[in-house]
Amino acid sequence: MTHTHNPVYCALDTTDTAEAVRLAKMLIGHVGGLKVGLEYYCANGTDGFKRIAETGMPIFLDLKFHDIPNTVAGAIRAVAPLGPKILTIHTQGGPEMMRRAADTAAEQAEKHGLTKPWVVGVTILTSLDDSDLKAIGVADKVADQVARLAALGASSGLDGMVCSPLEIALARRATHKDFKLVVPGIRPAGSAVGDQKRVMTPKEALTAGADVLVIGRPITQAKDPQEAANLIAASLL
Ligand SMILES: O=C(O)c1cc(=O)[nH]c(=O)n1[C@@H]1O[C@H](COP(=O)(O)O)[C@@H](O)[C@H]1O
Repeated sequence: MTHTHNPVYCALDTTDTAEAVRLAKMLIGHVGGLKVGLEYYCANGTDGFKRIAETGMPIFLDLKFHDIPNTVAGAIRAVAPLGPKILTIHTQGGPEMMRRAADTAAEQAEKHGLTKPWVVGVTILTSLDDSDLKAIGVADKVADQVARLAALGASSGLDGMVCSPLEIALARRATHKDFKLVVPGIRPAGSAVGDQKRVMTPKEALTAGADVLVIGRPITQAKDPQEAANLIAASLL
């Protein structure tokens, strides 16, 4: 399976550059892309990003920007030249912030001769439940708030959103057929769930309508990460 058709992005959640580069090289051609998040990026910055990008794999830069529109636009200008395939922002930053983020990503891609990254929105983090929303003054249930923020993201120019496997159907209903659904909380049958609460297998999530499957530990902590990635890819056929 070539990586252009493999929907799996492996999350490299470590601060250790050598370990991330070792895993990234090992996974070339076995996953569709790699995810670099706050942990790796805060420790290693743009040079660390470039070390991973040298693999030639598409990269999901998951920094979940959440600030005023001008600052988020500035952050996107700063990372756009790195050429990530996917960028994340928080939908709770509101419509103007999302619009500026989408417009800035498009402008910068054109300026640098790069493919425009997908700007995808985080709605309600999977670590929050209804009682957490109540604590921050949101009376609605998680599902209603996810649907509201998803629709707002789609109407504010985002390319897609991050959602849990159990939110795929709801997210699709609230948006449109081309909205990219980037889905963590994926566990191959028989692998440890760890701290993820609501999980599906890769095949179930793909069938439900996920566009990208974000998978970390089931690959990175496997005895043989390459074999684990191959088994996941095979399970999707
Ligand atoms: O934005 C994310 O990628 C994300 C959002 C979310 O709500 N839940 C979630 O687990 N993630 C990320 O998805 C990855 C899942 O990793 P594993 O649980 O090891 O497969 C981690 O990098 C998480 O930070």
